[in-house]
Amino acid sequence: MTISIWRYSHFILAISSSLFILLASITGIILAFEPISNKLEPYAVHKAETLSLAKTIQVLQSEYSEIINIDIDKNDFVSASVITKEGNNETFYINPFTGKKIGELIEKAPIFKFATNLHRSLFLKSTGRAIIGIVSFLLLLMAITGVILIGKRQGGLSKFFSKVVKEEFDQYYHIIIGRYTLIPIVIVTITGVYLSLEKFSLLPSDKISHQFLDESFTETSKINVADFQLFKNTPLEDVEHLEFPFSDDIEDYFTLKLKDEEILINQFSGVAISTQQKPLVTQASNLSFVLHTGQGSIIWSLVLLFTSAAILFFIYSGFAMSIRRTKKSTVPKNKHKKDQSEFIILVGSETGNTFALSNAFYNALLAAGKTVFITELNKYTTYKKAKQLIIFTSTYGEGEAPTNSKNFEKLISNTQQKNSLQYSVVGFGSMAYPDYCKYAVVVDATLQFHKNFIPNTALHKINNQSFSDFSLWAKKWSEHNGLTLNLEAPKNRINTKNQKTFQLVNRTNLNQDQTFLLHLKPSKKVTFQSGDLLSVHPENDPVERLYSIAKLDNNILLSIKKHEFGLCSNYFNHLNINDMTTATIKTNTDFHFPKKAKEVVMIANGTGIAPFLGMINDTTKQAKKYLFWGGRSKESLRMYSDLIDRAFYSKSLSGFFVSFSREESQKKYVQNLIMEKTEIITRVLKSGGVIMICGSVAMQNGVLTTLNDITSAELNLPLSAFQDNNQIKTDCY
Ligand SMILES: Cc1cc2nc3c(=O)[nH]c(=O)nc-3n(C[C@H](O)[C@H](O)[C@H](O)COP(=O)(O)O)c2cc1C
Repeated sequence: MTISIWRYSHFILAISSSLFILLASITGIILAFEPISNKLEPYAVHKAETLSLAKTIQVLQSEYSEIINIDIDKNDFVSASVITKEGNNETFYINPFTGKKIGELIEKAPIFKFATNLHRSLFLKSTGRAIIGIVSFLLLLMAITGVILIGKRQGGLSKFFSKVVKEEFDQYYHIIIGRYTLIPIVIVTITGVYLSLEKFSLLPSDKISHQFLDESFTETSKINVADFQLFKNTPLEDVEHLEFPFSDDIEDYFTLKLKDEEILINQFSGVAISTQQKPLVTQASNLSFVLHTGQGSIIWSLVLLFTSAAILFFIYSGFAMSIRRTKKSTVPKNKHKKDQSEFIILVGSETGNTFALSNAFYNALLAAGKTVFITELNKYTTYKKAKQLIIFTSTYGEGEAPTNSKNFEKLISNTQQKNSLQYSVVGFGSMAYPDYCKYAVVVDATLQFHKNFIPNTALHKINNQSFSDFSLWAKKWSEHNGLTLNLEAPKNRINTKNQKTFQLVNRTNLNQDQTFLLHLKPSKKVTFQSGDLLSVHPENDPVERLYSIAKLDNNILLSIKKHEFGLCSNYFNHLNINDMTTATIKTNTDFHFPKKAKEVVMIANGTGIAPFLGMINDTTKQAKKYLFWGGRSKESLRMYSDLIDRAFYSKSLSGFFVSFSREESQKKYVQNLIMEKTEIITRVLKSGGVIMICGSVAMQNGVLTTLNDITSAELNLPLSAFQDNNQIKTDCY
């Protein structure tokens, strides 16, 4: 079954019930405060639960002229309905040790009455109750389809709790909070359905029918109630309700309701005349009520409160994701028919991002006067005049095909093209996943094995929808095919909402590697940490550039390499002291300095050192820190030496290891350096420490391979064991 069926079901369920779920969760939040405020009232008497029922009856007898009944509620508050010595009928909370009144019964506050009615029946009586029951059931189905979707996303249910790669805020927290609240949601929905069924008498009867013999009422001498053995043996914690006989007639009896049984008691002898277990239905009703309302437990009420708030968040984030996906997931209206086009573009996309670059390529081909047709991979068919097939596809799950491409392999083998086609495959993926662009690899291999397809350009992989990478590929492709393409960057709207202004307070000149440091001072107070990202749109270019930042003396420190045609690096390079610039700080929790680790190894090459310059100079972080850095030459290091020295002087850095790739005398890469310090790596990983890597993707790959060699040889474990344990953090580009 494809993921889209589950996503579609999840979405339809949400659409059909969201308004009611919205009401139910808002009122749920309000109602969660009722048991909390009740529980905080001072009517629960310390150690009363072990006191015997007989003792309480005895003190009540001496305080009042008659007892009508005694109740103990879910908060363990004991109340009694009595005739006072003045002859008044009163009900109030009592101290079960003294029988004295300790407070008036709590009246349900009007806000809780209102919220309860709205929550239970939307003020629509039975119709409302039925709707709420059904909505509860739909929410349960949503939880189930949600679990399946997370399973598909993570590459299997066994990976349900494994690390989620953070792509977008609402998508990430929809999953993270969804995992935490799954069990409470299942409980709340099942109990909600149960309570609704109960109200519609759709459950088996829960009436207790007592049977007793007439002989049970043979008159004997009257024992004082407080001396009944049964009451002496019953602690208050087991009691829910005791009803005294209506009259002195022997046929009238005590009715004692305990947690799990109901007993009728002869009022003369104190002997049980009938004992019946409470039916399972009643016990389930009680449990459902307690679990659904949180009565009697502050902790569970807080869980329900959090769950209701989480459901509100799911409504928001779910719709935000769907709207975004629908907006992105479109191919342009084709100008040419499929059978008239020379170029066929096939797009595979799960979350819609790949369409933007595919469409840009389509437009560029059109503008170059070519006949081109664009569609999704699952719509692959015959093309009469086609010469070239260009496939852009992302990868989803664990190296799997996106939903709109699942049938492609079958279609390829079942569709007979009249002509041979040249093909090029571009994979869109993320290096954060182990199976980087795997589906594109599969598609490329499938076409290679098919005699009707001839490779045009080699498979190309694009990380994180990088436009610059894509333009490079497009340039190569067009040169190879004798075309001149003018590729326009997709017009992402720049989100200016969180933009802040910064003043350049210090900078270095370009060094021989064309690298420089910038110190930016925020004009207003902003909270950020080393490892967060600075998002910049130079000259309002729609394509965002991200820089990993260091926090140093409350300023932002950036290490930037100037590229000849780099819009952003050139923009920054032209900034002078006191110039202002705007940018957005993006929290990057995945690359924050670990809070709990005792030892942390930081590995970087080139400008990847930036976040670590902040971390090694943060003296509030107590962990032992080791920095490994790979640069070109000794001259490359000079720019950073002051900050490294400063970290050593403040004893915030325990080791610094450096390698140079272009120094004749000591040519080596950072991976070689790590190999020389195996003992630090193994000790840190063994003791639960963390390794952080920042810099180029090529360096990251080399370092990960070396680390894997070390862990396999020294610790008998693959590196993935430590990756799964969140001991390896990467931020590479
Ligand atoms: C749940 C999930 C699983 C992913 N799995 C992979 C993967 O195995 N390999 C990979 O290279 N990228 C993976 N990605 C990254 C996407 O392929 C990447 O973000 C791509 O740009 C998404 O394009 P799309 O929106 O067109 O589907 C995954 C993304 C998500 C959300």
